[in-house]
Amino acid sequence: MDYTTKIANQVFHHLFINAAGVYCQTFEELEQIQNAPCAGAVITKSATAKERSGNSEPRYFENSVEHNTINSMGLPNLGIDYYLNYVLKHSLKLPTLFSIVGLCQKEIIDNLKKLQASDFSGLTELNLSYPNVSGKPQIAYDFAATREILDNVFAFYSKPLGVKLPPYFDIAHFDQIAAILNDYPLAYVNAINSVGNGLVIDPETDTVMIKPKDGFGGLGGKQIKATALANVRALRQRLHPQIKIIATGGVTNGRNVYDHLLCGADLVSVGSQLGIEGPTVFARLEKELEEIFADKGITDLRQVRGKLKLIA
Ligand SMILES: O=C(O)c1[nH]c(=O)[nH]c(=O)c1Cl
Repeated sequence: MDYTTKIANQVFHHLFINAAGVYCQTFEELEQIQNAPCAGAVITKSATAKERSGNSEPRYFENSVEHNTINSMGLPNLGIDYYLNYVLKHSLKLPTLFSIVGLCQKEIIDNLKKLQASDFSGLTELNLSYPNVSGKPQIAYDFAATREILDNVFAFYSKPLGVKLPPYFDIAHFDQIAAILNDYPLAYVNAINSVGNGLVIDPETDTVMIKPKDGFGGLGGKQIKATALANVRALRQRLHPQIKIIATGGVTNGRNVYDHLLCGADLVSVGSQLGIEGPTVFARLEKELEEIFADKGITDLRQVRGKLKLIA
C-alpha cells in the first residue's frame, strides 16, 4: 500500500506516529521511534519553557492484559531548548513534529516565538489539552480561551501548526470547537488526548493506582477507542478539508487503525499500546492493516479514508 500522506510541508510514507508523551522524553527514546520499522513520523514530549520533573510517582499505570493506561505525569519534560536542540542538530530520518505546551498563555506564546525564530521548519503541535497540572482546566474545554490563544498565536506564528485536542462528549461541543478551529489556518488537529480524570483501583489493596490528584488521571488504550473514533469522525465531518487529522486513541490492533481511517484519519498516532508493547508495535499494526486491505481488495487509501457507512 502507498501510504504517502502530506500535511503542510511534510510528506509521510507510513501512517504511524508516537503520541506526544510516549517514547519521546529523551534523545534515546526519540531515536528509537526514528528507527522503528513502519514509523512514519516522530513527535517530541510536550515541551514547557523550562525543564519539569512532573508529578510524584506512581503517576502512570498500564494494564497490559486489558491494553489500558492511566496517567497523571504532570508534564515532565526536559524543556523546549532540549527538544529544539534535538530537532535542529540531528539529521532526522522521519518528519519530526514539535509538541509545545504552556502552563499559561504567556508561556505558550513565548515558546512559539522561540520556535518561530528558530530554523525549525517542521510541524508544531500546540497541546491545548494538558490534563494533569492540578488547578488548570483543559484550555480546549474553555472555548473563549481557545479562540483567544489561537488569535494571539496566528498573529505572529507563520510555520505549520496543529492543535492537540481533548475528547468532547456533546454534539454541541463538536459544533463549537470546529467552528472555532475553522477560523484559523491550521495544518491539522490531533484528536484525542487522554480521556480526563478517570480512576483506577487496585483490587488487592482497595487503593488508587496512581498517587497524584488522589488517583485521578488521563485514560488511554482500548477503553477510549469508541470516544476517539467519534471525535475523529465528528471533527472530520465539520472541519475544512484542508485541516488534516491525526487520529489518537484506542489503537491496539490493525482493525482500530482501519476504523480511524474510515472516520477520516490522515495519520494515526499510538500512545498507550506503544508504551506497553514498544516501537515494534508500528510494524505489527501495519501488517494487520494490510491483511484487512487484502481481505477487502483495497489497493488505495482513498477507498477507506472517510468511507464510514451509515445505516440508511
Ligand atoms: O500529564 C502529562 O504530562 C500529560 N498526560 C496526558 O495524558 N496528556 C497530556 O497532554 C499531558 Cl501533558
